[in-house]
Amino acid sequence: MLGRVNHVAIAVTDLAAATECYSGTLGAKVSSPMALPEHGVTVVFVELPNTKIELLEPLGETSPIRAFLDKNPSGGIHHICYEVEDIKAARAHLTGQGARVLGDGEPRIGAHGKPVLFLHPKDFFGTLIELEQV
Ligand SMILES: CC[C@@H](C(=O)O)C(=O)SCCNC(=O)CCNC(=O)[C@H](O)C(C)(C)COP(=O)(O)OP(=O)(O)OC[C@H]1O[C@@H](n2cnc3c(N)ncnc32)[C@H](O)[C@@H]1OP(=O)(O)O
Ligand SMILES: [Co+2]
Repeated sequence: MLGRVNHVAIAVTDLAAATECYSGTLGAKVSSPMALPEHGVTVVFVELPNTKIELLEPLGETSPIRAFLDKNPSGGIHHICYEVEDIKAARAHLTGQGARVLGDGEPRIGAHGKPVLFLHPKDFFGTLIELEQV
């Protein structure tokens, strides 16, 4: 069911500083910031030869990454995003196995303009999983 790793996301408290670190210190290509109020984050993507790194900063009072950063004030790896061909088929398979889909369970449009779903970290060894239909 799983395809490529689309991105690994890192939650940060200061997106400008993280962007400077990835572009300046690490010499990577970093996209311009994109505010996604419907997801409660501002995001940039670090383009790597084999995948992407998503740097996330909280946006708004109800950001889903706020509690994570309260617990990890230096930032940290927040989720891993796997590609799937058919997100509703993936959801049916996973819920049939007892996995919990977060939110209202319906795919939402993510940062790449494609449908995404999140799976509860407690069902996957303490790792929050995002699925993106490609
Ligand atoms: C840019 C758009 C999009 C894209 O296209 O790429 C994105 O990536 S948006 C990214 C941000 N969006 C989300 O994360 C949406 C899904 N997340 C959630 O619904 C919530 O964050 C959550 C995972 C349900 C956690 O909610 P929260 O209110 O923080 O609950 P708790 O703090 O009580 O956490 C419960 C439990 O889970 C542990 N936890 C929380 N987050 C993570 C994490 N990222 N990785 C691993 N574990 C996590 C948390 O520590 C709690 O554990 P216990 O303390 O043991 O109870
Ligand atoms: Co993501």
